Amino acid sequence: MSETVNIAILGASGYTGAELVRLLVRHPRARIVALTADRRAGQPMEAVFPHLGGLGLPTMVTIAEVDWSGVDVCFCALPHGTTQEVIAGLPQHVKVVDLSADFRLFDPEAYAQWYGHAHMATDLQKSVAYGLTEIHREKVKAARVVANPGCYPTASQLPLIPLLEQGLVQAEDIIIDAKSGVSGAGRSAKESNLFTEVTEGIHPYGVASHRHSPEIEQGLGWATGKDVVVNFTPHLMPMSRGILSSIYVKLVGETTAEDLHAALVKRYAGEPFVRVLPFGTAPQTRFVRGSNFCLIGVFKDRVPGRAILFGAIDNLVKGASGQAIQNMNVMLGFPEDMGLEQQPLFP
Ligand SMILES: NC(=O)C1=CN([C@@H]2O[C@H](COP(=O)(O)OP(=O)(O)OC[C@H]3O[C@@H](n4cnc5c(N)ncnc54)[C@H](OP(=O)(O)O)[C@@H]3O)[C@@H](O)[C@H]2O)C=CC1
Ligand SMILES: CC(=O)N[C@@H](CCC(=O)OP(=O)(O)O)C(=O)O
Repeated sequence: MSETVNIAILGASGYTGAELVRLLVRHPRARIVALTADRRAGQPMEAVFPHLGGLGLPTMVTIAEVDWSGVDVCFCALPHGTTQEVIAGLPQHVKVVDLSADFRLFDPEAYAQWYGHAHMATDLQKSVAYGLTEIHREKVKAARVVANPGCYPTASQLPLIPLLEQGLVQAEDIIIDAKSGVSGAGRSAKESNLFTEVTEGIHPYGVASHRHSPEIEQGLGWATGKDVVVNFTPHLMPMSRGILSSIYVKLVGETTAEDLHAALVKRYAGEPFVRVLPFGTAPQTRFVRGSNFCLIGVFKDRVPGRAILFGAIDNLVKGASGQAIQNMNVMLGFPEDMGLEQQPLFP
């Protein structure tokens, strides 16, 4: 791979597209050569996002107008359901990180069941890697197409997978109570995301039916080698960014909450983006804002035999664009934290 890689971002006028631009303009090996939009095609980036002005970015075009001959890496930040055919049609020399959910479920029947239409690129699906980087790094390294995980699945799987792999927590009866900022829903206008609908309150949604349940269960199933069922409930919070996943687990045998903490500290030692806080310390979404970090907290429960885990991420960074760049770095053999060194924007 040459010194600099040429990047196309599909869906650049959306929240995750803008976040990709914000991060990639500081990446020493990346050059943005193409940006696409749908309704906003033909507009310069700064007309949509004034904070991204003066960077010499290409004008946004439609996907059909992109000249792929000069593109090395494509970040696909399109709504799910629009992506499988686009990616299946790209030339083979283009490596792809897909931020949508289109390639995250590896069973096409499960995909059809949860997304309401048949999978449109089942052959390609077989060679895709699931890009939860810390867990699937070797597969990401070898892949041409990476399915970047969903935001809730990232915040939920990172605390759980090492513990399930080691048989320290029970695979049954896992309760995931997660909260998200409103940017998780994207930038397109929806009545449910109006200021008046989301401010000064919190509400659950997708109760017992959210499509991130099968994605989380798939990842936990890979970790345990058996079917896992989770009780996952997302909530919408009156904040722009951030996800906090509160996870209630049952311990196996004589395992203690302190054992869980020790196992997580050991598993994530040396990982640039996962930090396990001191035992009994709770992460907050404010502590990860704008950064690619996942902060994990472990607490002993008052109820014997139980423990409480927390995972906090910025949904637009570790939950989307930051992890996507982390995956690109792994795919291309760049240092994994290249372009992602930003510390959180606290307070
Ligand atoms: N927001 C988040 O926190 C996360 C999002 N994701 C996933 O990433 C993807 C992008 O999300 P997000 O940035 O929030 O979405 P947005 O709604 O903010 O942006 C969507 C982008 O796709 C373009 N677009 C919409 N429809 C089409 C179409 N039919 N053909 C081509 N382009 C189209 C839009 O263009 P225009 O503006 O011109 O309409 C815009 O650039 C989604 O699949 C989402 O599920 C994943 C993890 C977290
Ligand atoms: C707050 C909010 O609405 N969040 C989105 C999830 C964002 C994300 O990661 O979703 P994808 O799987 O669509 O890529 C939701 O619950 O649908």
